[in-house]
Amino acid sequence: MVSEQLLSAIEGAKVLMVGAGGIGCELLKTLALSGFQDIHIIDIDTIEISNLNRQFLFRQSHVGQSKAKASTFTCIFLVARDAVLRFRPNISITPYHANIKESRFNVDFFKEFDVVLNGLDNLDARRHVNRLCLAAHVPLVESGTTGFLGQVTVHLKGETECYECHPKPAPKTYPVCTITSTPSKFVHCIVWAKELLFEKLFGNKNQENDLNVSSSDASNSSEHSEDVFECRIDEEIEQYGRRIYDHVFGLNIEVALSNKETWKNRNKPRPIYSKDVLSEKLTKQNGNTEKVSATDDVSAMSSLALKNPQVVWSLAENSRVFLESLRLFFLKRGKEIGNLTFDKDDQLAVEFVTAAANIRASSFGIPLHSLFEAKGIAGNIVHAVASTNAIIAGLIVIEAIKVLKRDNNNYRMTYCLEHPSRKLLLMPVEPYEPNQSCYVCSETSLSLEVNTHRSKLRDVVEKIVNARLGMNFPLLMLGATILYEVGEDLEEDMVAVYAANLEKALSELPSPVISGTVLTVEDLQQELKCCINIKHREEFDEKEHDGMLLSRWVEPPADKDGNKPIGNGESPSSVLPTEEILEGEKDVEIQETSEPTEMLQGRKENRPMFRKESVPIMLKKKGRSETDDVDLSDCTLMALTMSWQISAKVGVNCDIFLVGTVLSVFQSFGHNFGYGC
Ligand SMILES: Nc1ncnc2c1ncn2[C@@H]1O[C@H](COP(=O)(O)OP(=O)(O)OP(=O)(O)O)[C@@H](O)[C@H]1O
Ligand SMILES: [Zn+2]
Repeated sequence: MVSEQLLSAIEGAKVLMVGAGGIGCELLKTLALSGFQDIHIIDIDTIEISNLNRQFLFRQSHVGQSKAKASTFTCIFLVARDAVLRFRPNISITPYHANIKESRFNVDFFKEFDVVLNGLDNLDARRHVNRLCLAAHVPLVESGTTGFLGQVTVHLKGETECYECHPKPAPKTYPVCTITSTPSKFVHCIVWAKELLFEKLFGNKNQENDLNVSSSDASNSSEHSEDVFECRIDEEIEQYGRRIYDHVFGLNIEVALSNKETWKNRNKPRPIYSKDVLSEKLTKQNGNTEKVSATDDVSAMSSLALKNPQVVWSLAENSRVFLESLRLFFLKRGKEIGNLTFDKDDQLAVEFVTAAANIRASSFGIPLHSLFEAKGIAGNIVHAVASTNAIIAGLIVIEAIKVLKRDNNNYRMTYCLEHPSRKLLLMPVEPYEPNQSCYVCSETSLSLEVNTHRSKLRDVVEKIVNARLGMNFPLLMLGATILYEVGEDLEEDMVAVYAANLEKALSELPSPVISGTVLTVEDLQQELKCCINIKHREEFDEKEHDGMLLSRWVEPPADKDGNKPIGNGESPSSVLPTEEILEGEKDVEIQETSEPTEMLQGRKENRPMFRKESVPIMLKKKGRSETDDVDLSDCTLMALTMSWQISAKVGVNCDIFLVGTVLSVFQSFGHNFGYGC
């Protein structure tokens, strides 16, 4: 039974939920059912059709509406309906259709809450919330799912590790030559189609692109002086499409074949020309412009009457889709050309990428894939499992309740496994202690190796401060001099000074940033400050380090007189201590992916991924067992979350389902749950 004291803690709690997607919908419902009465929801997005299969608070009529608002209204409606039979609700849900990174959601805003619950899908927003929670001293319950896998972690300043205590491994990448010349897997063809060809045709043509597909035509002198990817004056779009087709699948392959060394131990690819696959006439029959009127649902599949996305198209069908989607982009979406980047929710883009990847795959003897499969790989999609989201939401609420009870001996990071491990499907682990060298929660200094004569302040701001440290409103200082600042109310002359500073080499700044100096970097919104010890380095392996190397700073040992070297600009680089590299650290239990990987990994950019092998590595916080039993009510709560979902969908009273679900959960998992069900 829930004690009066606990009930009043739950009822009196003010909760912030960030993200109203797959986990968020489940979470909102579970919070409402558990008696939480003051819930605030922030979500940046609007509802898409693809959300409806699992984000059960949304209906067809909600497509295009704010997720935060729609989930609020449906939840209140469902709670009210359920309450007629069960209890009188007194729930307040406050939606914000907004980005959590907006300046109004500052530390003071976070301080209003007793606990923050994340249901996000990207690293950037997660890091931001982590910092705000640390600054506001508000507990954070963090979560993520991917297919059958998921995890819930608890973060309390000073007590447990923060979300950033362990850097996430770098996303999986592929060697350039594999993508451009020697693909051996379908994913290589997808990367080529999506990041090279799509970008080249429809994206920003001026951007640096190492993998230049337009210059391999060395053998064809007539094409030397022009950009093959430009549509020629008076060239019909059908002709243009065929020319691109012949260039990338025919000529480029022939050029590649001329390098005999490459193919000594590999299967040679086969050049494919459009005339060999499609008759000249077919291009004319290719698609039907009249059929396509609205730009909203422009689709090569519908214009070619290809209905089933799960069927693998033949080479001829792929070739038609390729030409038709290219034609539709130029004909119907001409205004967007030059600014497009691949988006898995853009049907025409998915069609183009699927077709291009399949034609390339065919050339290299790689099995072809359906649009459905190709979309999964291109969009990094692992198909979401609604029950995983429901279980994770239940676990979030269980941890949130422990946080409210200040039951800090029982906080758990819980991993949802796909297959039983040690007879467990839910693996609870004691939270780690804060990492003493985490620059986010432990005030650790950083070290930056950089060529101070060549690198500009802009490089440091963009590549280090924004990209690596994840700061939004940074302030960079050397001693008492402000070198750069971002803010909404800056004086005009200061903006000009900072703009000029950005273009200066570090050593040429008004206060020179040289070896041995210490740069202070601060984000006023996140209330995060860290010191970066600068070390001049003449040469870099540019590809590897992007001209800069950021590391943890390890305090040098004091000399025998107890003096510690290095103050701001006092000593040369030679005395700088050894460093520990920030990236790619070991024992990271959550993996972030942002690139397509071999399997259908990472359903979303930067989606956290459970890494099973790390589970046994457990740093015990207070020497307790990692599989302590948890109150039976925890299991009931999870079962309740699922049953309510079903009842909400089918429109019957949840109690009937509750009994059934509790029983089925018990029967199907028995003792396999880590919890003592
Ligand atoms: N910076 C942010 N501020 C507010 N909400 C965010 C932010 N970043 C992501 N979100 C929200 O987090 C939610 C994550 O939910 P989920 O992972 O289910 O993604 P989805 O976009 O709904 O689904 P899918 O990616 O599978 O199509 C989304 O609704 C998204 O809008
Ligand atoms: Zn930390």
